[in-house]
Formats: sequence, C-alpha cells, structure tokens
Amino acid sequence: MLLLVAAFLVAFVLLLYMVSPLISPKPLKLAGAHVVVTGGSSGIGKCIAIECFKQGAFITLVARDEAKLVQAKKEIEKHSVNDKQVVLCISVDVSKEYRQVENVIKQAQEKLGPVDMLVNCAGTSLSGKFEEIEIDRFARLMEVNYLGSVYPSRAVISTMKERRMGRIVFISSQAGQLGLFGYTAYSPTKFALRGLAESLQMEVKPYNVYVTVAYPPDTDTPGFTEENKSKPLETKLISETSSLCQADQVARVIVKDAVQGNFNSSVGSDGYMLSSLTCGMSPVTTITEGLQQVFQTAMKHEPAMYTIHLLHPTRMQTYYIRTIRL
Ligand SMILES: NC(=O)C1=CN([C@@H]2O[C@H](COP(=O)(O)OP(=O)(O)OC[C@H]3O[C@@H](n4cnc5c(N)ncnc54)[C@H](OP(=O)(O)O)[C@@H]3O)[C@@H](O)[C@H]2O)C=CC1
Ligand SMILES: CCCCCCCCCCCCCCCC(=O)[C@@H](N)CO
Repeated sequence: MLLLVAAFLVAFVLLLYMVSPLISPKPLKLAGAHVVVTGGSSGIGKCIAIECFKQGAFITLVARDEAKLVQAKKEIEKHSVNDKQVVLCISVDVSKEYRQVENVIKQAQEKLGPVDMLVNCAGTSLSGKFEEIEIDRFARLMEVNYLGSVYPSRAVISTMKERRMGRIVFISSQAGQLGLFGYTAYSPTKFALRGLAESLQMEVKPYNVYVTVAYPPDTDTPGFTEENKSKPLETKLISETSSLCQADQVARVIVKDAVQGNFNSSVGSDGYMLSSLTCGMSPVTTITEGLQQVFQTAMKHEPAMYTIHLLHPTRMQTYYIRTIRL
C-alpha cells in the first residue's frame, strides 16, 4: 500500500515536471516596455517605477497630487539608462469614475504605446477598532483599494489580450492573507484583490497575460507613517512580529515576480511562510509551488484531500489552460 502511494507520488512529480514548460511563462523584457504604475508618486509604487526605469522601461505615473507626481518624476529620471526613456505623469483619482481612468490609459497609450505592465499600487490604509472607524471609511477604502485596481485593469485588459502579452500586478498586503486586530476596514479590501486576481488569471492565461498578487509586509513609506498615527497598540504589537521592510527592497521582489509571471509574490521568510500557509488553490507558476500547496494540504487533511487538491478539474485548468478556441 505504502509502495503504491510512493509510486503514485513519483509518477505525479514526473508528470508535473513534464508539464512544467506549459505553466512557466516567458519573462517580460522591461527594456523599452511601457509600465503604468498607479500610486507611483510615493512609497512602494515610486520604488517599483524606479526599479522598472533602471531596467530600461518607459513609465507612466498615475496619482492625484500633481506636485508629488512632478517630484517623483524628477527622482525617477535620475536612474535613466538611456536618453530615450520617458516618465509621463497623469493626475487622476483611480477610484471615482471608470471613464476618467479609461481616458488616462488612452492618453498614456497614445504617448508611450500599449501598456506592457500595469502595477496597481494606488491604495491607502487605515487601522482602528471596528466600532471606532467612521462608517464612511469602509466604503471609501473599498473604492480606493479595490475599485481603484479594477478600473485601470479593466482599461488595459482588452489590448493586452489582443496583443497576446502583458502583466497586471495587484498590491495586496500580508493583511490580505490573514485578518488582524485593527484592520477590519483595510483587510477586506486586500482580500478582495486576491479574489479578483485569481479569477482574472484564469481568464487571461490563454492570452499569455500574467497576473501577480503581491503581499508586502509593513514597509517604511509615507503611507505607513500616516497609518501609524491611529494604529491601536494591539495592532502595533502583532505587526512587530513580522519585519518592517524598505520600499526599494519590496519593489525589487515585486518587479522580479511580475517579470517572471509568478502569481504569488511575497517578501522575506515570514512572507514566504504566510504565503505557504494561506496558499488555498491559487494558480501556480512553478512546480515547487504546486507541490508545496499539495503538501500544505496534506498536513491539514486526509490523503484523499490532497489528491483532490492536485487533480481537481479546476486545478487542472490552472495547469493547462493555454488556448481556447471560442
Ligand atoms: N507601506 C506598507 O506597510 C504596505 C503597503 N501596502 C500597499 O501598498 C500600496 C502603496 O502603499 P504605500 O507605498 O505605503 O503608500 P503611500 O501612501 O506612500 O503612497 C500611495 C500612493 O497612492 C496614490 N493614491 C492614493 N489614493 C489614490 C487615488 N484614489 N487615486 C490615485 N492615486 C492614489 C498616492 O498619491 P496621491 O495621494 O497623490 O493620489 C501615492 O502615490 C497600498 O495599496 C498599500 O495598501 C501593502 C502592504 C504594506
Ligand atoms: C508562520 C508565519 C509567520 C508570519 C507572521 C505574520 C504576522 C502578521 C503580521 C502582519 C503585519 C501586517 C501587515 C500589514 C501591512 C499593511 O498593509 C499596512 N502597513 C499598510 O500600510
């Protein structure tokens, strides 16, 4: 019996390695690519823009405050690697009107060509006890963090599908992997991004478009400083168990994962553990990731469960879907 299980596992691992070229996308070339970064005027978004610019990309920064945009543009331009590179700034609130966001993307495409990579980094956080958070803030946070990622993505997706190439990145958070004291308004907006990303990835994979969800830990940014002003002591104590990162370090990891087309992107060893523990049935981009999900399930359930986890038709879709003829 044991032998049978072992043989089954070996056969399966072999099979997975055979299909591995099918599930690993070709890396995106950033040199000459057009990268749109919402929230690109500050913190993590600005560092993502710098990282892409350093690799030869053309950048469109999208945020509301024009002065901050101009300042960020100057900072990014210092890192140019050739004299053709451009940083374009467009001011818009990504969470209000879909048509406005669509126009901004149109303008960007007219100036710098079709979008090769969209990074949805515009977002805001708020911590506090459930009953102390002003009721309007729940809707506002959902608008900015969730709809503010839906709108730009929706505006670029058709062109990406037509061109059979592209990357869409969503910036969730470790607080989008587990709910924490103080994050009743914030966490759900970041969980929502994962649902969106998983669904969208399944739709666009046949068109060679890859989606990445990043789950950064606390990161030293202007947004983080702002959030700390109202942070309950409990939230601070819990958060201190995970590391505080620098924005450029987080940005490097996110850009690397997006370029490679990895679905999941996490930073550091606790980020890695958290992603393993909360892997669910997310799309996998590497064999190790797939096996890891299964062993994760195996530790939690009876053997039947991990067979289902591996072989369920839905999982098969995420392995195999390449082309659909409608
Ligand atoms: N810092 C952290 O600890 C972590 C942050 N994150 C997430 O990363 C993202 C960036 O965070 P961080 O760098 O700290 O944030 P910052 O506050 O430093 O920067 C936020 C950026 O988003 C823009 N922005 C905010 N709201 C809107 C809007 N409605 N429309 C257009 N642009 C907007 C801001 O510009 P402007 O205000 O001018 O519009 C700014 O460029 C957020 O989604 C955050 O939730 C995730 C995990 C950890
Ligand atoms: C075995 C696994 C160990 C992992 C321990 C994980 C502990 C969780 C700490 C979570 C910290 C909260 C991050 C929120 C960041 C964020 O989105 C805001 N800062 C935005 O500004």
